[in-house]
Amino acid sequence: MKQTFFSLLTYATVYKKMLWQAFVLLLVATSASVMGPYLIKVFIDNYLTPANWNFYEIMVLALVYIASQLIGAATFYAQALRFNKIALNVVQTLREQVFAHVISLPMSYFDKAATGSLISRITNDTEAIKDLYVNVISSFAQNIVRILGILVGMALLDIRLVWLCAILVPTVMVIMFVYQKLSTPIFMQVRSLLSDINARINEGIQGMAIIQLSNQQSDFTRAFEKTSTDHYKAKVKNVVIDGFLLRALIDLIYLLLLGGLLYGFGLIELNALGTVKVGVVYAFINYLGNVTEPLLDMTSKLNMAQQALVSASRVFALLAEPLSVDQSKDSLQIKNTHLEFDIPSFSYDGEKTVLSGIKFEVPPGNFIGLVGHTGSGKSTLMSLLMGFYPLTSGAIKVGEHAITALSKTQRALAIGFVQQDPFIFTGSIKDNIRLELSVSDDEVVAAAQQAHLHDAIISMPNGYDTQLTERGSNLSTGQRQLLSLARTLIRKPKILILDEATANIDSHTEALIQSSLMALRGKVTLIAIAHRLSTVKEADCLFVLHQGQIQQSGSHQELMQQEGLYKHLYELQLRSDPTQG
Ligand SMILES: Nc1ncnc2c1ncn2[C@@H]1O[C@H](COP(=O)(O)OP(=O)(O)OP(=O)(O)O)[C@@H](O)[C@H]1O
Repeated sequence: MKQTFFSLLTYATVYKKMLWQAFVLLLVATSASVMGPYLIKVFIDNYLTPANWNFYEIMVLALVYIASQLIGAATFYAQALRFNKIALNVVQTLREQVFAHVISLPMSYFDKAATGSLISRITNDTEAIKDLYVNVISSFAQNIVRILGILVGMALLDIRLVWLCAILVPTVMVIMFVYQKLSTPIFMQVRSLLSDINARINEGIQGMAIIQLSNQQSDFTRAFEKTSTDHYKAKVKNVVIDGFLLRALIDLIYLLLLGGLLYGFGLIELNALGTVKVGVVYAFINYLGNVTEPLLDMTSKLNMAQQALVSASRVFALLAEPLSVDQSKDSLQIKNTHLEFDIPSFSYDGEKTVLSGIKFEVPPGNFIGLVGHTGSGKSTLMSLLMGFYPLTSGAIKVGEHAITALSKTQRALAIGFVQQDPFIFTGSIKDNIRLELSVSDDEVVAAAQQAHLHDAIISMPNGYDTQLTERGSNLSTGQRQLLSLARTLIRKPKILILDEATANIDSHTEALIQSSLMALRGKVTLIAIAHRLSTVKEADCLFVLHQGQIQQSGSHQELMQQEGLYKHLYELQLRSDPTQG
C-alpha cells in the first residue's frame, strides 16, 4: 500500500510549480487562521480585561485581525483551487493512461478478463482515486499544516498544550494503523465484488437475447442478487469497522481534550496560581477546537483514502499487465505480399495444441480458401497473421519480413480483416465505414457500393448519416457484415481476409459480392475462411484443416478427385442444398 501511495504521488510531481504555489498559499492561509485567536487573546488580556481603551491601538489590532481573516479566506480559496486542479489533472492522466494501456493489451488478456470488470477499473476505480486527490491528499496537507501552525500557536501560549497533543497524535496513529490493517482486505473484497456486479450487468445486457430465449431471467437475477448481497455484506463489515474504530477515535479525542483542558487549566492554574488569564483560556479553547477539527477531518477521510489506495492498487495492477512485445520497426514497408506460413505448433494456453505442422505459401494476388470442421483452427491461423496472438514457434512472413517485425500501422494498412460479427461503433454509418481514416464522402459511397450496401443505406431516412446504436442493432446481421466489408475495402488492403464474411448474406447479394471480390483477384491476395464451400470453389488453392493440421490442399477440381475430407464435406453440402453446386 505504501508503494501504491508513493506511485500515486509521483503523478502529482508533474505539476511541481502549481504544487509549490499551493503549499505557499496553504502556509499563508494557515498562518492567518492561527493568528486570529492570538490577536483576540491580545485584545482580551491587554485591552478588555484591564479596561485599557486605547482607541488607535485597538483600531490597529482590529484592522490586522480583519486583514488576516481576509487574507486567510482568499489564500485558502486559492490553495484549494490549485490542489483540486492538480487532483483532477492527475485523475484525467491516469484514466487516459489506463484506457490507452487497456486497448494496447494483447488479445489473450481479453480472453480472460470480463468486460464489466475492466470497465469498473477504468471508471469506478479511477473515480475513487480522484477522491483521494480531491478530498484526501489536499485536505491532509491542509490539516497537517494547520495542526503544525496551531502547535506553534499553542507553544507560544503554553508549552503544556503541546504535550497534550503529544499524547493525542500517537493515539490517533495507532488507531489509523489498526484501521488500515483491518479495512484493506474488506475494501479489496468490496471493490472486486463491485467489478463482479458490473461484469454481471454487462453479461446480462450482452446476452439479453439468449437469456430471454432460454427463459433464464430468474437464474440470472438470482446470481446477480447473490453477488449484490455479498457486496452488501462486505460493505456492512466496512461500516462496522468504521463505526467502531473511527467513531471511537473521535470520542476518544474529545475525551482526551476535555481531560487535558480540565487538568491543564481547571486544576493547575486555578489551584496553584489562583488566576487564569481570560484571553489565554479563550485562545486555548479555540486552538483545541482547531486542532480537533483537522484530526476529525482526517480520520473521517481515512475510509476514503483506504478505498482509493485499494482502487489504485487495482489500477496499477492493470497498468502492470505486459503489453505485447513489439519487435517491429516502423521503417519496414510491405512491398511484396508473398505470404509464408511456417508454424510447427501453436497453443493459446501452453497446454492444448491448436495448430501443428502448418507450412504453406501464398503468392501475391492469389485467392486461397481455408476450409474444415468447426474448431479445426482456421480463425486461429488468421488471428496469428493479424498478430492478435504471439507465435509460440515458427514464423509467418510477408515478403521478406517476419510479421512480428512489421509495425501495427503497417500491418493494419496492408491486411484487411472482415469479421463474421463485426463491432459497430455508436455514430453514423458514414463514420462507421471510414472510422478514423481521412477519406472523402465519395470514397465512402464507392466502398459501400463495392460491398453492395449502398442501396440499403440510401433507403434509410438519413442515408449515410443514419445513426447506428451500440452493437449496430438497427442493422441486420447481413448488413453488419456488409458494413464490415465496406470498412475494410475503403482501406484498400493488399491482403484481404474474409472470416465467414458472407455467412449471413442472402445468395443473391453473396453472388454480387463474390463478383466484386473476384474483380480484385490478381491485385489483392484473398484469403477466405468458409463453411459454405461453394463460395471458395473458385480459389486458386484450398487448404483443408483438420484438428489443427493441413490435411489436404489443392484446387476444387483436384480435391474432388481425391477421396478425402473435402470431397466428403462438399458432397454432404450438395445433398442438403443442391443449388450450391
Ligand atoms: N482465444 C482462445 N483461447 C483459447 N483457445 C481458443 C481461443 N480461440 C480458439 N481456441 C481454441 O482453438 C481451437 C481452434 O479454434 P478456431 O476458432 O481457430 O477454429 P475454427 O476452425 O476457426 O472454427 P470455426 O469454423 O467454428 O470458426 C478450438 O479448439 C478453440 O477452442
